[in-house]
Amino acid sequence: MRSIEDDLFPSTPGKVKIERTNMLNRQFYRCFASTSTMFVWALFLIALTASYLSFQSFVDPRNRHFAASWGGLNWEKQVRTSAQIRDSRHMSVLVTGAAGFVGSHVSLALKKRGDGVVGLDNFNDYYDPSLKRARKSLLNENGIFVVEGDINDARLLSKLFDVVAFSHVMHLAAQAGVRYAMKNPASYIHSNIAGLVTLLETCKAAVPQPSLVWASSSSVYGLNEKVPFSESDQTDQPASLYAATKKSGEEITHTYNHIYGLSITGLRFFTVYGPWGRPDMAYFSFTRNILQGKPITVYRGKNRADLARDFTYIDDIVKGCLGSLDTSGKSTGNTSPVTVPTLVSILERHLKVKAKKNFVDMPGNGDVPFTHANISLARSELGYKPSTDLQTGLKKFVKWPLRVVRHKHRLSLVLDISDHGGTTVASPAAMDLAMTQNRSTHMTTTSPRFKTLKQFQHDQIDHNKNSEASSRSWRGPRQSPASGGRP
Ligand SMILES: O=C(O)[C@H]1O[C@H](OP(=O)(O)OP(=O)(O)OC[C@H]2O[C@@H](n3ccc(=O)[nH]c3=O)[C@H](O)[C@@H]2O)[C@H](O)[C@@H](O)[C@H]1O
Repeated sequence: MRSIEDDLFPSTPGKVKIERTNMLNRQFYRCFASTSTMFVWALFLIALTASYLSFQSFVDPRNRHFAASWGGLNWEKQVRTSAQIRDSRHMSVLVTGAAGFVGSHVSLALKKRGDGVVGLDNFNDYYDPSLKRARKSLLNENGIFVVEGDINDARLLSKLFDVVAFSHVMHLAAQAGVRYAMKNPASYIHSNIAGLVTLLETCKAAVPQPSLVWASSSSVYGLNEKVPFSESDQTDQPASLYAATKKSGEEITHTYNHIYGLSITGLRFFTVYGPWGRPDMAYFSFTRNILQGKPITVYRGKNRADLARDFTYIDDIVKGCLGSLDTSGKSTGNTSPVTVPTLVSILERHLKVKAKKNFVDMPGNGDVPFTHANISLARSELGYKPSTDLQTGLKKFVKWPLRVVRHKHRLSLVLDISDHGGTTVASPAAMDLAMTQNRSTHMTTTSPRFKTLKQFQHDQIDHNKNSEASSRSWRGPRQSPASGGRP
């Protein structure tokens, strides 16, 4: 008869089968034109396409391993309610891997002290999902909503950040387990690398950018012989694919901090154990087998030396996670120089218009090749902490007319700049809204009063070309006398 443990915790984790095509070993032979040869080539092309699609299945968020359901007003309400903070001193945290071992404990601890928590988990079957479902129920009972979805789903992540301006992300979703990588290497790339990058891209684009704390692993120390392991030790000799993906995660997060100023803290967990733990881990499976009178397999190292781990109890890990969230710096954005072509590409993305670029040698007119501010003195003397990165700042810039209109006119969504002969300048976002508005106010989108920034700039260029005398530069919206008059 099967026990409850058997039902809940299978002894053989991992059921995802992957199919691989070894393209490198494929032999090519000279073929002659004949119907049969063409048939063979057609088959080959189909196989090639199938291989490509199969590869995409673990890097392309659209080809998920499961069908997630999310969205809708009720769903948004649940997300918002779950993210509510007790008071302004608390944080709103997106916890990925919330139905996992560490994720569920951290979520409960955050909620208990008054933080807002929204969970995200893909409920994969690396080990029996019924344990994850049981953890989810526990979280639900404590007011935590767990969204069912994958960190590779960029649309879902972006939606979550649209609904809630998370101040922090606790990233614990991962393909865990050291030895399982021999069976299913693709799952490690899918979650620990592709999923991580998708999450970082979302955090980078979010306004405001959240601070991120994530789980790396003691396994990055790999074959390191210097003990005890410490942060400054070399970590370039991973002993498993799992370790290699966690080490890659450390390098990837470094670049997102360096380029985009995202605040990121990586924690190297050492073999975490405790209640609600993972059935694939040794302490768990040993316990089950001992209780059932079954034998256990204890591995040994070279010369029959005992293996050893610095086991860490879950409550200590939870304290470490909360402490890291509490002390994490704010994402600072523009602490690194951004190249001018990058500036242009950000503008292109926000304006949804491709720039016509002419690259020419820098003229000798006093321009300098680069600037990069060391703000440490300003930080210590003045408490200066720039918090707007270029992505965010430019996004605000291109939306500027829309914001001013909201403030001044409330009902109108378009800014009228009468300095420019009554021309209305609208950002693309404002244009969309203006078009929506037109439907109800019976105005047509062909009205000369509506122009996008791009159209306005083109007109300005033509205007300047045609009449030097009347050339005027755009001075922005009128200032109220109280704010100092026109610039
Ligand atoms: O700190 C980490 O970075 C990792 O910790 C954990 O990995 P490990 O430390 O390898 O834990 P675990 O499997 O419990 O094996 C413990 C010991 O039992 C030995 N072991 C294992 C199985 C067995 O049947 N027999 C056995 O002797 C085994 O050889 C080992 O010596 C997480 O799973 C991993 O996701 C990651 O977070």
